[in-house]
Amino acid sequence: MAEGPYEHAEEASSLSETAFRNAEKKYQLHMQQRLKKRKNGRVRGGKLVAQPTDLSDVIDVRARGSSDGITVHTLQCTLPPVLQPHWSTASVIEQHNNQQQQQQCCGSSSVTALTFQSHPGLAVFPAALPLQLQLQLMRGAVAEWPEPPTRTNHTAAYGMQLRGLFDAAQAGLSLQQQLGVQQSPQQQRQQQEEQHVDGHHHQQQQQQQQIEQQQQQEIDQQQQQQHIEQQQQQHCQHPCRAGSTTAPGQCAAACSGCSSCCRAGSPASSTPPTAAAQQCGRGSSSSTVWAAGGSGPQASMLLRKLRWASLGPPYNWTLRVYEPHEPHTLLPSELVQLAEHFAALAARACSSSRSGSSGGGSRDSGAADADAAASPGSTPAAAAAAVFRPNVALVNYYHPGDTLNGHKDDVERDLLQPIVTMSLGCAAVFLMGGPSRQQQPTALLLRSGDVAVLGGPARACYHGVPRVLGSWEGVTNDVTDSVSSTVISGSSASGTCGEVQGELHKAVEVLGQAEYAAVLRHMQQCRVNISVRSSL
Ligand SMILES: O=C(O)CCC(=O)C(=O)O
Ligand SMILES: [Fe+2]
Repeated sequence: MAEGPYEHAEEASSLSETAFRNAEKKYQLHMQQRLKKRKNGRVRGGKLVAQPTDLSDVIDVRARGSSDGITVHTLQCTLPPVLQPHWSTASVIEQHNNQQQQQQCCGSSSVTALTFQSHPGLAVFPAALPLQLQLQLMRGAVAEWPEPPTRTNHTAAYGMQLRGLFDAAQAGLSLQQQLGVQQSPQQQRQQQEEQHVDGHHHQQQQQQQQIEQQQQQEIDQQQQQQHIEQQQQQHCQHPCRAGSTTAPGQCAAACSGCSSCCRAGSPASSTPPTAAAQQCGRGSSSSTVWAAGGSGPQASMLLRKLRWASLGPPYNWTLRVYEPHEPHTLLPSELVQLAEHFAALAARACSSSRSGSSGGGSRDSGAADADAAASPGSTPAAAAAAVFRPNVALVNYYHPGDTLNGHKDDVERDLLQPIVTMSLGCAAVFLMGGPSRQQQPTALLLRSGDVAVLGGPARACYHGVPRVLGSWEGVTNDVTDSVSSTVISGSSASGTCGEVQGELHKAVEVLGQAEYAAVLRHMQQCRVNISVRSSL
């Protein structure tokens, strides 16, 4: 049963026929085997096909005005540095954001927030993360942060040995041999429990997996070829930025002459591509665990099986505690800034909802964020007491068809402090319920770049992800939709999201880093949710 930052095991009976469970079933991916009739009249199982899902009740937070218990707020705010345009394509991005999100102007901006009468304390910020920031966070989440000493679901089996996993996957490498850490019986138990937890709250669709495996093999081959070509063309893509995400555009400059760079002193052209990939253990000078044709598991498979990473003091799923004395890196500063910023805005949106400026929407003209990013939806006294100091984050990795079962996050010490979650990559149906599973949840469609804050009463409510949507499932998605035409095929922008495609194309071009292209390709089949919290 789901544990972890998630609420302790609930009785199995409560899982059966509750409003929450019924909603989960409604949105989960159901596969059915098409039956084939042979000439001899016998019926044989054929292809697995996805059953259509009725998503008509799912609220598209990007297409919603104030109505029926939903209030749309326009909040004036000062942008933290991480949200300010900082590359040479800033004007392109800014233009897009102004049109799409009415955001970003010289460090001050207006942001849209949605609050919900039936879910006090919940605030959703549609399209709140500019595209370049999404790219930066995606790269952090898939390629940088899961590196040792960060604890992930692979740590129990591989200890600190899985360095450079993302690069190794791009290069089509495998582990040289079946690496394993010597585990004490207690560690073995912990690993089993973690797998059990994964298996429960974050389930992969078996059938969907088979389909994806075929797709993945094709993608792997394509990526391997591209990686080799890129290695030949480029100077190092991995300057010394272990533990923190380099701002897009700064990478190449930081790299020249950098002595701790993984390929420093070895001009790309003189390094055989596969050997170069092997050297590229992020943050490591001696990553030699990968090999072309190694006898251990393929890196692409291990990357696909990456389910969670615990940033900041790592989380112990068995003991249900954060372990500040275990090895870890600090929570990346961009996550701290973003979480504080959106928690403060959520507190304002929720308090203006409470004070009754709902109905036709509300406009908050306060120019600065509240310094005390108190838990939205909480009382003023509680708000004053609760200064939000985020120090941990859980990164969840999903693939289309995966689910995160309904749960409450109740492990953190101070539940007055909100959780700020950011969605990247594939779209998902997010269910927001009430304090009991009996309460009818609201289904929200979250896309890449959307931010949700669970504070106040919502902090103690059930929520979950019954469905992650594949890019083929008809939900438009700025980032991942653009990938195929701009990054993979290199064609020019066209069609309904041509503007965004053009922007993304430009962004990737200016970044000049093939690494982003690889990250974007990966995110076509992946959803990442970063939930930032305070464990203090
Ligand atoms: O993936 C999401 O949107 C929610 C994640 C979540 O609830 C959690 O990590 O506790
Ligand atoms: Fe959660």
